[in-house]
Amino acid sequence: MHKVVINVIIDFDGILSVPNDAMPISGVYKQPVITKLKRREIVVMAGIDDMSSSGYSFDEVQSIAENIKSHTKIQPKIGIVCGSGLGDLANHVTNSDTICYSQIPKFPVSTVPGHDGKLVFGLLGGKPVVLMRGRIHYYEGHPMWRVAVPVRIMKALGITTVILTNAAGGLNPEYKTGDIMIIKDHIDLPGLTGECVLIGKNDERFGPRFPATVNTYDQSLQDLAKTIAEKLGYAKILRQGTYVMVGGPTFETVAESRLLRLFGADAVGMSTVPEAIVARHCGLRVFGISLITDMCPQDYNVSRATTHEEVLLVGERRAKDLQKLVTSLVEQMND
Ligand SMILES: O=P(O)(O)O[C@H]1O[C@H](CO)[C@@H](O)[C@H]1O
Ligand SMILES: Nc1nc2[nH]cnc2c(=O)[nH]1
Repeated sequence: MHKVVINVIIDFDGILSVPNDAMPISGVYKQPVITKLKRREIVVMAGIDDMSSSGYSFDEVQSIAENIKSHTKIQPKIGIVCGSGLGDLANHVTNSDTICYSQIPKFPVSTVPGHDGKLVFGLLGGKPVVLMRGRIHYYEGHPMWRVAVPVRIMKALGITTVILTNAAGGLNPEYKTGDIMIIKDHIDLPGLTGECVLIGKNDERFGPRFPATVNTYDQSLQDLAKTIAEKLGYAKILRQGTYVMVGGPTFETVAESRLLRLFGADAVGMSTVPEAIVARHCGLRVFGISLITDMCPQDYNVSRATTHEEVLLVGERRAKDLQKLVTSLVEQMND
């Protein structure tokens, strides 16, 4: 129970009402009990839902990580989140231990086809890694903090770098389906409209109240990935651009695609940004990559409907190329 003082309005008939702005920004009153009336102030005792930006306390995150550690001897240094249709990366992990999300108490579970819901520990490019074969999306009905809590859990497991992969729609007219885009920056559209993943009480043990997000995507990893991709012969399909996150689950209308392009985005998707923000917040190095699985319609005459099946299919087709790129990146990056 918390003691909260709020202002009330008392009208001429002596009827009390609580102005809308009396709600505390950090929580929602549960069954407030009026204990004392003092002129135009009212003291209520109320339980406040803890809406810390984690949703999970620092200790809970540590205990989930401890539980996971009891299933494997691998101590990962790099975490990899597999985007839609990109889970096959996990097949290239050797000496692997697999744990289903549903086996881990309190670990959020993914419901989207192409997102298996498994943590895979093992060696990739000779380095100890943990792969999230399947991620949690906002449009599945989860609050932002739950979408990104696996990143905090991976940090508690000991990782220092996170690689975020996703399937995305191309907005830049020069892009083509099947292109690979190194993420150089992002636009947090939900964040700009009040749904930032870090909204709520901040626990400094996770990171600072006001984190900077310039240079979210590590420049030296971007350069290394570019060099590797060129050596692998991907120059023609390689892009470097800005990813915009939308809430989904609808794919964009023509007008929305045009708007997002006007904002300066090269590709659009429904993930990655909350994970990247939480990763930077807790001091992880971040690398992001988008597979362009479809081109967003920007012309009414040529507009065609994107489907999730098509997204998965392109993921399957490019799986080998992405796997080679990510494996070499992991192999060659310094810890
Ligand atoms: O971002 P990932 O998880 O790769 O998935 C992308 O693909 C799905 C749409 O087909 C959406 O979830 C979108 O965000
Ligand atoms: N929002 C959005 N997400 C995607 N994920 C894969 N393709 C797309 C797309 O065209 N739009």
